[in-house]
Amino acid sequence: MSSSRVRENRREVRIHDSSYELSTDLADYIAELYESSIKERGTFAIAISGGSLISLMRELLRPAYTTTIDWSKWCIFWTDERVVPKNHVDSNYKLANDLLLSMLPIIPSHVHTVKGTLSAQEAASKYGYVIRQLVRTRVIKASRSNDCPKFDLILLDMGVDGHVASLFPNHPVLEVKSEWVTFIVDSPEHPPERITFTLSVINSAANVVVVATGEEKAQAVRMAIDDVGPEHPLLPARMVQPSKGKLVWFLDNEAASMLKRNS
Ligand SMILES: O=C(O)[C@H](O)[C@@H](O)[C@H](O)[C@H](O)COP(=O)(O)O
Repeated sequence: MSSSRVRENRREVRIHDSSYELSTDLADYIAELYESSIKERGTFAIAISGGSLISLMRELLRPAYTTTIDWSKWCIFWTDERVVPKNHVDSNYKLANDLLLSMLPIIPSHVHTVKGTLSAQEAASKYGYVIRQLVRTRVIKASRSNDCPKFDLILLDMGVDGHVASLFPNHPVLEVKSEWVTFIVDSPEHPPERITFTLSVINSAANVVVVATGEEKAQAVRMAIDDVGPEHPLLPARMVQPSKGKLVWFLDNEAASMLKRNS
């Protein structure tokens, strides 16, 4: 197995030779963060996204994890969701449930789904309310520096255009600071109506992971990590900068191919 790691302050970039290596390292890292959260406060509040991240997380289905992790301690959230019913082919919940969650003994009431049968605005407001209640009851930690939730781990899957969650480049949604969860009705990617965590919530997390694989993402990875490309000042992946937490990028060689340290 070969991989390289570069650490700077609270940011780390892990580059792997294959998606298999990436997914095993990702599963180990998630398990490590789970253990430290359990030790610290007895619960693990994790927010996941859609995309190929879910397939990469399937390494967690190996007995090394299924038998050692206490899944009843996991509380699952979505960083973003398409405004569709839970059984719809576009649902991020359905993707995660079909490929991962349904195979793990997670307590159903700990799986906090978005109400995709409401309007986008109502679904965002309702999800924000659910999160607010869980911060109050300490299922999710509260940030000390602002009143935001402090998720133990937020997992993001970066798109080719550099979007994360449903925060798209140069979209006004990037400016929303007053809400924890907001909505859009004009997503450049199908489907148009989505709810999403705001950057305030993402950047308040204790740990954030961004996953990107494939050559087609190399340019956005370069802009986000090497901080180049003034033509895209509002690149969401570059705006992921946890204020107190730790950020780890999980890349394969192809996605990392344009990084300065690789050239
Ligand atoms: O809500 C969405 O439209 C998707 O979930 C999307 O955000 C996805 O995560 C990225 O586009 C990366 O997708 P891939 O990992 O499949 O490239």
